[in-house]
Amino acid sequence: MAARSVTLGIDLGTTSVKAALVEAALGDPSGFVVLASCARAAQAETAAQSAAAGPQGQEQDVKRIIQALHECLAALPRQQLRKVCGIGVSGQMHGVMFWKTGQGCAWTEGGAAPVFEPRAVSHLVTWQDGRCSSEFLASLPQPESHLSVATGFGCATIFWLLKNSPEFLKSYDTAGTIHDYVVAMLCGLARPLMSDQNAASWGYFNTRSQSWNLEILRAAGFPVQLLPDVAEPGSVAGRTSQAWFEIPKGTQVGVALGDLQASVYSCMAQKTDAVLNISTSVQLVASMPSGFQPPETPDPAAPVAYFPYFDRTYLAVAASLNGGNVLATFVHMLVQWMADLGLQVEESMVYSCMIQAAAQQRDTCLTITPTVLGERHLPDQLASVTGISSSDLSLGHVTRALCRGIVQNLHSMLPFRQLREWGVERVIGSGSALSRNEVLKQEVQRAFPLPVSYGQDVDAAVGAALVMLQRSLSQQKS
Ligand SMILES: Nc1ncnc2c1ncn2[C@@H]1O[C@H](COP(=O)(O)OP(=O)(O)OP(=O)(O)O)[C@@H](O)[C@H]1O
Ligand SMILES: O=C(CO)[C@@H](O)[C@H](O)[C@H](O)[C@H](O)CO
Repeated sequence: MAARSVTLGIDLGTTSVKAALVEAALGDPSGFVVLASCARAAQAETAAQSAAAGPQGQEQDVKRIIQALHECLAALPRQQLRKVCGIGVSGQMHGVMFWKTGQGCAWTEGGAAPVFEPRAVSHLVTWQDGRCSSEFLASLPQPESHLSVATGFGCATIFWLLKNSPEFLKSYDTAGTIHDYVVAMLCGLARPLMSDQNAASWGYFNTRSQSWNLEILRAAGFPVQLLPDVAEPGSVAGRTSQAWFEIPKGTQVGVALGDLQASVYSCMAQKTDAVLNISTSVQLVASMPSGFQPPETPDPAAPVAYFPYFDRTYLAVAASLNGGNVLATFVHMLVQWMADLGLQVEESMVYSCMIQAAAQQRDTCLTITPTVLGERHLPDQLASVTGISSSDLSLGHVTRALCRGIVQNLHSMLPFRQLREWGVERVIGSGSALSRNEVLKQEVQRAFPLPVSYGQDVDAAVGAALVMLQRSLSQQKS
């Protein structure tokens, strides 16, 4: 085997940042091994920069995300970091942040290792942001794309800022996802590059022509100069402009990927596999045959969307906004109620008690529709609880009903028998909200008419590392 075939994958998720070091292993059936990995909760939620966003605004502090990233890097073995020949980055799709060209960060020695610190940057407005009402979205021009535009999508957020906070927009001249920002800072790029995976997640991007809907956007007064240039996923965005921890200056960095595509890449071994990822949100994904083209016009009422994957292929995706975040909301609510009652309790303790209680409670008549965030195809349909009887009110009943509700809601978006019709033979479960929750696993097993197996829980980071590993191996061969 050729030397230096270690790659680093980074996933900038909604709840946590993850990093994984991956090496080629010809002896292993998967062809690779994960040498080390690390995850850190970002705890980056912060108040919206524009008061007009109201309580629907969902923003994250970029400084805290980068701090969590650096904590992950610091926890990885230094001698392995020295061998890294490629860096792959993925992250939460749809979101947008802004920065000033040339002033997005400053490199410092950061104690033991060189690190970059965000400088003239905005918050990240995330995919969970709800400031764009149905009326506001209906006032926007019709995109020339097969994907419709929902609240939390980069272009919708920019339109909203243009209307409600034009002064704010004037402070910046560059925009990207959080993962495009990290790639741009690592490589010292004056303008960020964006893969079609992330461009499609912003809306107003045509995946057939691989171009932004520039004419439509310009006609609506949209600041098109903020849109990044688009590059193929799997291509190289640049090389590190500085040594970063032990990773040498000049290391190749891939164009940032969507976390959805990166986690699918880490575990979809066969075309006949479907992937069920439950982390902050939920995605059920199947691959479409090569040559498949999605319909030309968007259907905002369709619960299944087609997202670009690699080599101009598509994934069929039922993307529910309500996954682990619903459990997290329930946990926050309990912790807050306890505090109001004068009791202090750790969230991790609540998770383990409620999962244990629901594991004992094998069934319930309580029915929870868990759509606290609505869904993109049904934004105004929020959560509800029915079948409440005085015998079904224990923590076990409620947690069982919540976990069942998350799975049933997904089933209502993409009936699981449809997977069979697409030729799917097994489902790979991934994501840490699933791997850490035995009851959710039971509900998945109960609902799917197909065998379900489980991957690792740093999936998107591993997927991002693998894309770069495969690139490095094919470069070594040629
Ligand atoms: N102690 C715990 N036990 C079980 N589940 C937990 C615990 N803590 C958090 N979770 C679940 O894990 C979810 C977060 O998953 P994860 O860390 O994969 O998020 P993420 O990677 O940032 O998500 P995404 O990739 O969607 O952005 C939470 O929403 C919650 O449901
Ligand atoms: O969950 C996410 C971020 O943590 C999203 O990026 C999803 O992957 C995405 O919203 C969905 O899968 C596709 O729309």
